[in-house]
Amino acid sequence: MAYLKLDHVDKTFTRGTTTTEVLKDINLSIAKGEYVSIIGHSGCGKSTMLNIVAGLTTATTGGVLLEEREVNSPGPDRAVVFQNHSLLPWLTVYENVRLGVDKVFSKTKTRAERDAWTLHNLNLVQMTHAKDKRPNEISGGMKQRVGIARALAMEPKVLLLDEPFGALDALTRAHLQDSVMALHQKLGNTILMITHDVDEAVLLSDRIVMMTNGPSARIGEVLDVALPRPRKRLDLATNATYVKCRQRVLEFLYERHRFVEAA
Ligand SMILES: Nc1ncnc2c1ncn2[C@@H]1O[C@H](COP(=O)(O)OP(=O)(O)OP(=O)(O)O)[C@@H](O)[C@H]1O
Repeated sequence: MAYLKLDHVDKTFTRGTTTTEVLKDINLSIAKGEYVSIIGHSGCGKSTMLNIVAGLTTATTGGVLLEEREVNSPGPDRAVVFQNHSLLPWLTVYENVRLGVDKVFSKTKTRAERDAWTLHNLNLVQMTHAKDKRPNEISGGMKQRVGIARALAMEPKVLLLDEPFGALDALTRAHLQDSVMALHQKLGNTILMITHDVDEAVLLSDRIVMMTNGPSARIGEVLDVALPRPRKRLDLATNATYVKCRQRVLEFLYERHRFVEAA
């Protein structure tokens, strides 16, 4: 049974007299605990797809089912981490996470439990040491860690990651990818992630959803990444399955569905 299901999703945007069909007949079933990445060229509709799952945009036709129930508005069962952190600058790291915790657990956890839960989630992303700092006092990678802690602290059924490592330098990105892999291993979250990075997609995912170019983008191909976990990036560089998966995605993106810049 699908835990999360996109069922015949179409999305059309209308601006004035212009109508653009962005997504066409998207069908995707994701199992509980699965890590699925969406990859495709710029503008094909990846964020639109994620936003539909998040309930930030509604599908024109079709819909999203979570545990067989339709979801079409935002909810704490689907937490989003964006490329550029969305922390509140006037709150400390602790307060940013606590805000989410209070929103979700004000009725079910005591004050002391919410405090402990906030600290637990900061500890999961190794950010306890900076709990009293404000976002402008910490690095980009640390801000993303706090964003991830805030999302995890809401105990979402699905974690939605919209290019969470996109704005980071290569070393910070690698470090954070390793952290997210470790968290996924430990917590068993169901994750849907957008990425532009082929290596990132192969390293992290159980399956890679490859999108055709828009308008009317579709799912072109879904690739199973049959690599055992835990995965170590250094060992994978020469792993035959890794190399084959990487090749397959590159072929899809750069040969079969090459990006053509709009005139
Ligand atoms: N609110 C909107 N109104 C009109 N058109 C929109 C709206 N949001 C997105 N679009 C259009 O939908 C298409 C897909 O956009 P989207 O941001 O989902 O693509 P993407 O694959 O995430 O791109 P990127 O990789 O560059 O982030 C684009 O052509 C964009 O201009």
